[in-house]
Amino acid sequence: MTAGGYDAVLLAGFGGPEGPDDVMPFLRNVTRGRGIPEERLVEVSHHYQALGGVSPINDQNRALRAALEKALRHRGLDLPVIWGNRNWEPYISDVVADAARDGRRRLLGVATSAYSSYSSCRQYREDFGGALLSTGLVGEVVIDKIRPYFDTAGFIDPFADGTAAAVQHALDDDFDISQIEILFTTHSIPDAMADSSGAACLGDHVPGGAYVTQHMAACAAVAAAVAGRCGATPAWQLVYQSRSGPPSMPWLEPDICDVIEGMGARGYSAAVVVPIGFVSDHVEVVWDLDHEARDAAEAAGVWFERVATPGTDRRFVAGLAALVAERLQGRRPDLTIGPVSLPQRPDFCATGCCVNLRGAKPTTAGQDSARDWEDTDVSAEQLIRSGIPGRLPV
Ligand SMILES: CC1=C(CCC(=O)O)c2cc3nc(cc4[nH]c(cc5[nH]c(cc1n2)c(C)c5CCC(=O)O)c(CCC(=O)O)c4C)C(CCC(=O)O)=C3C
Ligand SMILES: [Fe+2]
Repeated sequence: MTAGGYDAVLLAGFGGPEGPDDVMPFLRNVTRGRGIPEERLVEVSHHYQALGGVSPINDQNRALRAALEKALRHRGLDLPVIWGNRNWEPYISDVVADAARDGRRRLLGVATSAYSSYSSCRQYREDFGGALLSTGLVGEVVIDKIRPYFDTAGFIDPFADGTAAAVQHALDDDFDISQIEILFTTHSIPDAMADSSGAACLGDHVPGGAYVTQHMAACAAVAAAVAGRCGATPAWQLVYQSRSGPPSMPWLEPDICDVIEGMGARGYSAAVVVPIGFVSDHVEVVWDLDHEARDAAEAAGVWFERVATPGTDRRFVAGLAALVAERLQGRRPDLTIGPVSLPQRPDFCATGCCVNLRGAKPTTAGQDSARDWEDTDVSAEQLIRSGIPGRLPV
C-alpha cells in the first residue's frame, strides 16, 4: 500500500465498439433508459460503421493507461493503473473484481472527462457504485475519484499550443486575424443537465451550471495563451456538438454546424475548431468534427482546421499523475494556470453535485455518497467499511 492508501489507479473510460457487431449493443448500453430516439441510434451507428465499426477510443485509453503508469513511476509512485469502461469491455465492474482478486481494494478513479456534469462526472461515480454492488464488493473495495481537471495546466497547455499553431496556419494562408473565429466545441447536454451541473452549495447553479462556467474558463485560458503567442486573439465562442435527445427537449446551443454556416454573414472566413470538451480524438471528434463540421465548412466556403485533443501529450499525462500524487500525498500543488480563475473542485464531489435528474443511484466518491445507497439493502457497516463518506442510512 502506498502513502495515500491506494492500491491502484482505475482509469475509467467511456468505452467504444471494437468491431462492426459491437456497434448496436454498445449504442444500446450508452442510451439505456436515456430516452434517445431509435432514429438517432441508427444514424450514429452509421458513423461508427463508416469507421470500420471500431472506435479509436479504446486504443487511446490503452495508450493513456500505459503512459499514466509510466508517469507515476517517474514520480516514484509504484502504483498500477488498471483500465475499465462505462459502456463496453473491459467493464469497470470486471476490472474491479479482478483487482479485488489481486488484493487491490482501495482504488483511485481517474475519469477520461475533465468537467462537472451528470454525464461527465456523476455517471462515472454511479458506475463505480454499480460495480461494487454487482460484484458484491460493497464493504470490501473503496473507489474514490480525482476531481474534474479542466483547470489544470496539463489539460490546457496542449490545447493552447494546438490553437496557436492553427491560428498561425490561417494567418500564413493570408487570412487577417479579424477574419478568423475560434470555435471551442464540447458535447451538448440537455439544458436541465447543464443547469444542475456542479453543486448549489458551491455557487455553481447559475444558468448553464458548472458545465458551462468551467468550459468558458478553459476557453478563456486557451484564448489568453493564443494572444500571448500570436500577438492577438481572434474572436472566439463556445459551441456545442453531438446533440442527441428528441427535438422537443432543449439542449445546449448553438450547434457547431449552424455556427459555421453563419460565419460568412458575420464576417468570418476561417474556423479554428478546438474540441475543448474532450480528452482524446475519439468518434465524437473524428466523425462529428472531421466529417460533419468540416463538410459544413466546405459548403460554406470557410477555411477549417481542427486542433488535437490532449490524448497522451506528455504534459497532460504528467498533469494526471500530479493529480494522483496530490491525493496520495494529501497536498495541493498549484496545478492551475493563471487565467483559469475558478476555485479547485473538492476531492470528493460536494453534496448534491451533478444530481441525477432521473433519481438517485448508488455512488462513491461524493461527500453524500452514503445517502445514495439508502434504497439498497447494503448495511451501514458495509458502507463504513467501503469508506463511502456522507450521512449513513439510519
Ligand atoms: C458530456 C458528454 C461527454 C464528455 C464527457 C465524457 O467523455 O464522458 C460525452 C462523451 C462521449 N460520448 C460518446 C458517445 C456517445 N454519447 C452518446 C450520448 C450522449 N452523450 C452525452 C454526453 C456526453 N458524452 C449525453 C447527455 C448523451 C445522451 C444520452 C445520455 O443522456 O446519456 C451516444 C449515444 C448516441 C448519440 O445519441 O449520440 C454515444 C454513442 C463517446 C465515445 C466516442 C467513441 O466511441 O469514440 C464519448 C467519449
Ligand atoms: Fe456522449
